[in-house]
Amino acid sequence: MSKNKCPMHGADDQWHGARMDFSDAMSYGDYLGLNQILHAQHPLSPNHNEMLFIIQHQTSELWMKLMLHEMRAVRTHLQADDLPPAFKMLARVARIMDQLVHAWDVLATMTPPEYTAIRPYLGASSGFQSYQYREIEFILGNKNAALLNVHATTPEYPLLQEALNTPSIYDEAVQLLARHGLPVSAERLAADPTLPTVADASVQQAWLQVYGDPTRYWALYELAEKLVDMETAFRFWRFRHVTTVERIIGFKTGTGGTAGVSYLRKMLDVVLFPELFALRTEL
Ligand code: HEM
Ligand SMILES: N[C@@H](CC(=O)c1ccccc1NC=O)C(=O)O
Repeated sequence: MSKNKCPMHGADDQWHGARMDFSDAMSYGDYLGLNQILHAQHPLSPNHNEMLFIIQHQTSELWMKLMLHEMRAVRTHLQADDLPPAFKMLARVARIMDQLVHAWDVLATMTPPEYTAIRPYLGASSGFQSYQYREIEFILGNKNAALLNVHATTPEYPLLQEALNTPSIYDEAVQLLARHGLPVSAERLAADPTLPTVADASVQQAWLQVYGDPTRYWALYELAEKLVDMETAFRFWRFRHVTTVERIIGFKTGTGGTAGVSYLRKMLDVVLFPELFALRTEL
């Protein structure tokens, strides 16, 4: 046996017959668009740590892209009363959020002096201007028309406006409750989709009925718990953001123009699916 013959299957080289020439076939990098992705890091400062800062945000935006892809499909499946695929997707969204929660551990290796060396190069840019993040908030029901102004001069504006005008995943879950014969008030069913979710007594009663008889309402019960999983994971993300920010910049004003940590702390009070949390006191 020549020294380059594979002992496993006798191929002529030691790489198990792997194709080496991709001049006329699609390769790994072609399929994944790696030329674009891996050439999209352009540090502005001479500081070593800026690469971490850029890649942390780029990977987060990629995961957000997948989350939105899943969340929009969840909404469509809920509208169609097609719950099993929605459950699968909601589980995936919660796991992606967990991934983003743990990603903060990487960024937390950046110390205040390291970030201070980069910060002047960021200008007025801020995560506050992340249109994918804003769409995630909107699709979860945390609507705020005023925040559209940040994007008024960008190509994403119409997309975000549509996201503001479209009922949230939770609005669709509430419609589903009604279609399953649970008594939801006409006011809630006709709620303005551009406004943030407001707790509604009839919705809480409907969910209470579901939690009171899981066997009868198993699919709705499972939906409720999947929504609670998703909101819990999202709260962890917010918490890790604000604690990491405090660790790195203390109480400095944000580059996006907000008060910084105090603004982010206020966001910890947002409850996306209010009745699903409130009902727990009643069980
Ligand atoms: C050194 C790291 C970071 C610092 C110091 C920081 C700081 C801040 C501050 C102060 C704000 C408030 C808006 C402002 O005035 O700028 C903010 C908002 C935001 N940041 Fe970060 N951030 C960091 C990392 C990240 C990362 C890794 C992400 C992930 C994509 C992110 C996403 C966001 C988003 C989406 C908002 C808007 C939040 C909202 O409106 O509720 N940030 N950040
Ligand atoms: N708001 C941050 C800046 C910041 O974190 C940032 C800047 C540009 C791109 C993404 C960012 N991340 C999240 O806010 C600050 O005040 O330092």
